[in-house]
Amino acid sequence: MERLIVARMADGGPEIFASVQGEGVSMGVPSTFVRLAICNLRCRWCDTAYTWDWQRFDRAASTMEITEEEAAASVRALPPRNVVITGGEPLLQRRQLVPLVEALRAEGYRFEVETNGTVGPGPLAELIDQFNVSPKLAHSGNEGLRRIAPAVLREFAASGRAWFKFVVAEPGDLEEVRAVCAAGGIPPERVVLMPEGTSAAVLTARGRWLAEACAREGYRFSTRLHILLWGDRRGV
Ligand SMILES: Nc1nc2[nH]cc(C(=O)O)c2c(=O)[nH]1
Ligand code: SF4
Ligand SMILES: [Mg+2]
Repeated sequence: MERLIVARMADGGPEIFASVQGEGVSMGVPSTFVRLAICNLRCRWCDTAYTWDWQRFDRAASTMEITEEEAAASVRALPPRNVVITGGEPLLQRRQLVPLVEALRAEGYRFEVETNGTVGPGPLAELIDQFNVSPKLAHSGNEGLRRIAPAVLREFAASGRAWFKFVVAEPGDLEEVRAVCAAGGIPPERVVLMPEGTSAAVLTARGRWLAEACAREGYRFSTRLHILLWGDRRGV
């Protein structure tokens, strides 16, 4: 029986919740989110640092281990049939995720994975319908860490199952987006640009010039719908 390290909610239960997909090409799709713990990067604006930052958060209070059966039961208890596995960096637990994904796929569930693009899909390559790959730009911090892995990006790009979602903070970031796309073999029609921000005011201000840049350059635009609707809260 595989065990998964997941984020823990204030009520003591795992962070598995129903909402609508708030980011990327399936924005608005009713989805059940499964938030795994642990990340290999350290983005300075990370909005889920409680899944990995044990300087700032108590590990025992912020995370928990559950079995694949417990995770499956939590997903089945909620209405959506689209499941978004996120984190942290969920592909650090790609091997442990296989039985959960296989069991639910056999029951008709569809799967998306949110990933930072530094870890390949491995045994999940054919089991996940959609990878939302979000390579991290220089403004994420991550000094000394490998935030861009060109071979991994190329593997995702070649899979035909990946979309590439860049978090953009200022107009100058677009130059870097182009460079990462060139390194990873990513075509513009698979790129989604999303403003960085955890408030409606920041998302609106940055979204305005970013959407105009998308219209010019042939990228898709995404806002962060769950932040606009509910603010920077957990479990939404
Ligand atoms: N509604 C909603 N949509 C999301 N899309 C990606 C999320 C994430 O945290 O990875 C997320 C999230 O936390 N909530
Ligand atoms: S890759 Fe994602 S989870 Fe990891 S630190 Fe960056 S924003 Fe946070
Ligand atoms: Mg989030």
